[in-house]
Amino acid sequence: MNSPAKRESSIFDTTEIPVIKSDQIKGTGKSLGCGTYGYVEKAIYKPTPTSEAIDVAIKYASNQKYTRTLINEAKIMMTLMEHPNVISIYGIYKIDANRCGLVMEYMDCQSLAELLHNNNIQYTISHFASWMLQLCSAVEFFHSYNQIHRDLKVQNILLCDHYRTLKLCDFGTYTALKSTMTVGLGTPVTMSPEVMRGDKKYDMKSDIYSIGIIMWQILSRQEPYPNVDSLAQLVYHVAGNNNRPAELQCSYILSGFYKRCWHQNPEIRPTSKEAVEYFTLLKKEYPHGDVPLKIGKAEDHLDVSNRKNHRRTGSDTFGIIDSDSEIPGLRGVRSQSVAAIITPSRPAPPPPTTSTLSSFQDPSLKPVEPDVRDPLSFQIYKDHMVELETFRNIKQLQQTILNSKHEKLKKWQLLEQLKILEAASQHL
Ligand SMILES: Nc1ncnc2c1ncn2[C@@H]1O[C@H](COP(=O)(O)OP(=O)(O)OP(=O)(O)O)[C@@H](O)[C@H]1O
Repeated sequence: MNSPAKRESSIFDTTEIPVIKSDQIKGTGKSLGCGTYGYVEKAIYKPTPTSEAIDVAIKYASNQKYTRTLINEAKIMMTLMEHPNVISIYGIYKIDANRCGLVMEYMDCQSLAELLHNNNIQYTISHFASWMLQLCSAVEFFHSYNQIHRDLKVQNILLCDHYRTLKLCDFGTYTALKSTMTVGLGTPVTMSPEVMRGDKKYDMKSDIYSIGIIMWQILSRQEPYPNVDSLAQLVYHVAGNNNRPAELQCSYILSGFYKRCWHQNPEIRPTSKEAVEYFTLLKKEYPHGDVPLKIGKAEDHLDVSNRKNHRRTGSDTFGIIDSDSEIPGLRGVRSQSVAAIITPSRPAPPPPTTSTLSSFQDPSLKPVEPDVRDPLSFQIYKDHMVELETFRNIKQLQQTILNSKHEKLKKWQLLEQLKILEAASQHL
């Protein structure tokens, strides 16, 4: 029988995972975080002596027995990384016969877990919609290959490109309740009740449950169970008593969906395909998730003079203010931070305006909830979206006509001035 070291080395040599040599890697000594079985560091990777050096993140197993887990993770990632919202890996960095590191693309905006607790960064409902769509498309991608992520949580959702692009990491590393708790990484709040109870193993609907909790976390920026601090309490609270995170005073379009995702009956939960459809619609309604986020006080982002400037220049890169907040029924909602359209128990950052919030609460202006199981409601929602799209196009056309009118007026003004000058010169 092969010795463990030899067995590991044969795994390294597999053609499935490229092997990266030590002279291609330069450590930076910067720690990026720790997980259950490993730790992650930033490094620099030079694929060839002539190519440009790139920033990478390397995940090392915390001890030798986890090396195989790391290699298994690498294999899963190699097969699934074709998706834009899944972390790419470059290969396995072989340190010696028994130790290795998983070399992945570096995500420069940390994880969603850090973002949620960073009060210096405000985001909008558009960002929420964009992140959720990206997350659900990655999950749908796994599910289409009959793969389950099993460990969807804000710590495994990484961001880059000024917080606009979201990618999933950490695959196939099924974190048993016990091991999660042993290393003190907190309670597994996104784990579904049926898995907690041990009724059944993770299945696709368990991933959907996690999506529901993650939705709630992004909307509220709070801990789902602030008074629960042990695994036993969590199981009792969630699996035993069927409790869920606190009610948020947000649009029922959102609350209806996350409640369905975390429903105790997995049959009621939507599929990942439905989740993608839902967030595609939501993103259409809140289309400014591509606005880059900046670190800074909320007031900087919501500065009204900047907003005027933004409208004038038409720039797309201004803070968190979206440019077309005048659409009836949604007036101003796009320019609200997510925290401003819900009422969490923790004080939220001040909303840019208050009248906009009340207009959203007007029941006559609320769009119907897109319940994808109900074809009629779904159709009404789709029609509503089409109308909004038409409205937006008309608004854009109106703006183009106005611009052209202003241009003509400017020319006319110039002509007038020329005439005056001409007249003056004739009198000389
Ligand atoms: N590619 C990456 N780029 C930047 N930071 C990363 C990258 N991968 C991981 N990290 C950081 O390292 C932390 C630890 O990652 P890791 O995958 O080891 O553990 P985890 O997902 O937090 O926990 P567990 O493995 O227990 O599920 C992450 O939370 C993240 O902050």
